[in-house]
Amino acid sequence: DLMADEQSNLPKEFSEKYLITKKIGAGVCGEVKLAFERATCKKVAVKTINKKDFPASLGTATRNAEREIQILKKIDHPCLIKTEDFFQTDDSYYIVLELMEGGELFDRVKSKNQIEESIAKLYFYQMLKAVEYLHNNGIIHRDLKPENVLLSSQDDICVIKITDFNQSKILEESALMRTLCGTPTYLAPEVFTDAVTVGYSSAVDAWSLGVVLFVCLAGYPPFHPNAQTGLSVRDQITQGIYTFIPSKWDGISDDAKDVVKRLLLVDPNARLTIEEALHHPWLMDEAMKETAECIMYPRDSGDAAEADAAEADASTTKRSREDDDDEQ
Ligand SMILES: C/C(=N\O)c1ccc(O)cc1O
Repeated sequence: DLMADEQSNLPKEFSEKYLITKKIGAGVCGEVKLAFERATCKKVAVKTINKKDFPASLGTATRNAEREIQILKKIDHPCLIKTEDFFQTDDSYYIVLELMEGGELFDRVKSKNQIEESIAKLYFYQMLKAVEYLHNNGIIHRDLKPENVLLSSQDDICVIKITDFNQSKILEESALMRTLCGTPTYLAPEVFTDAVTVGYSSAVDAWSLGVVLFVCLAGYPPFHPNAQTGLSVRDQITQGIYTFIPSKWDGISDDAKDVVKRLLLVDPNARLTIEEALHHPWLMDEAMKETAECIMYPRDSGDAAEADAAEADASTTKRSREDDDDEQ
């Protein structure tokens, strides 16, 4: 029986806590299954990472995965996937993550062909807030793509969450960084120009979000193998060559196009930062931001009632103070 042997080769302490059922996604370094927490019947997603799938030596795999777990434990934002639990055996890691009933943004764009501009803006705003949080915590995602953006429900208006931090890079204090802080009197020139020093910056995430926004709005990627230009995808990217196909972009606002143009700039210093993108006219949309804040930070009925009572009380106090003032 499929379910039985599914359950059999899991770590015992995992099986005692969770019941694994069907496969719901497959990532580059493992697969995602739906599971139930036995004690609460709560649905969760379990990402299995097979240690042997890493061609590199086990050492790097362990370091990457341990680093991913360390990263996942540190973050807390409504648009970033939370890790609920973690187990490992000799050959696999089992990461228990919150379940996102809407699946991957990648599949949503595929099924809808193009996402309506106001919905794309709502999703993009949430991605910007999530990546702003990562950057403020010294984390660069480095692998933002529609497969790594999950939707909380089948509805258009829903919370999105970014996942897959295994390429994330925490700006660790490195020996090289310490060296560069000291006086370079005796430092060889290559230490400054060496590739490691040049490294990337958080601007790589802004570029990727530009590509994700382009795909959501237009339903096709800006850089792809195509005959016309005769350029490789790599050359299209390094030269920043892409096309707004009229039939796909005619119904889309100039503001939306402008955000894409300013994110897909080859020069990282000219490119919009996440902060600047959040202040672009296209995102200066109070109605969208209100909706986003509401779904990102839902106030359940209890809180809402409490908050309303507090507000009512405050306004009563204020009114009585005004009455007193009037009497004086
Ligand atoms: C990784 C993940 N949640 O954390 C997930 C991945 C794919 C899918 O369809 C649903 C999901 O919840």
